Amino acid sequence: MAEEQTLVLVKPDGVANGHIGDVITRIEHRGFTIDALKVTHATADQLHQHYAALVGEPFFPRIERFMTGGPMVAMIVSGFNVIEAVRKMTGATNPAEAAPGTIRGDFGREWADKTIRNVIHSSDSETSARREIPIWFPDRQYAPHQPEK
Ligand SMILES: Nc1ncnc2c1ncn2[C@@H]1O[C@H](COP(=O)(O)OP(=O)(O)OP(=O)(O)O)[C@@H](O)[C@H]1O
Repeated sequence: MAEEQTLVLVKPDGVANGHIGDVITRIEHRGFTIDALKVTHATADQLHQHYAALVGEPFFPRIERFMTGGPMVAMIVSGFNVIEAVRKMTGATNPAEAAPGTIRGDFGREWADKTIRNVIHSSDSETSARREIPIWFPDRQYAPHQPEK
């Protein structure tokens, strides 16, 4: 438990369905700070880096099509224990299984194909946050705020 930063992406479905504000509001209401924020369009290269562990999966081409299919919002969010807290706010990978009250449980919609569209991404560990932040913000690195003495 410490001051941390996490990477949040509002994925193309979250942007297309009008949930940028909902995600930001939940983060702000929880008392976390948005250190950086931009609208961006993912490149194939960024996705290969971001989902490096999944590149060999049979569903990777579907993730790539979905994630490069429209604009996203990328954010660096900071706060005490923010990584675990935002993961809990995010909810389970499949929105159909995500608990009500989580972002995926509340804003995920049904889809007709096999592509999981789940509104947002959030870093799952400090190691992931360190790795992911510079992929989406090349001029930034993991740099949590110093706690007040
Ligand atoms: N079995 C699957 N079939 C189709 N797509 C999948 C499957 N498993 C994962 N994905 C896709 O890959 C993404 C990354 O999977 P991961 O296991 O890292 O889940 P996550 O950490 O909940 O999601 P994310 O990394 O996007 O925040 C998921 O968000 C989803 O879009």
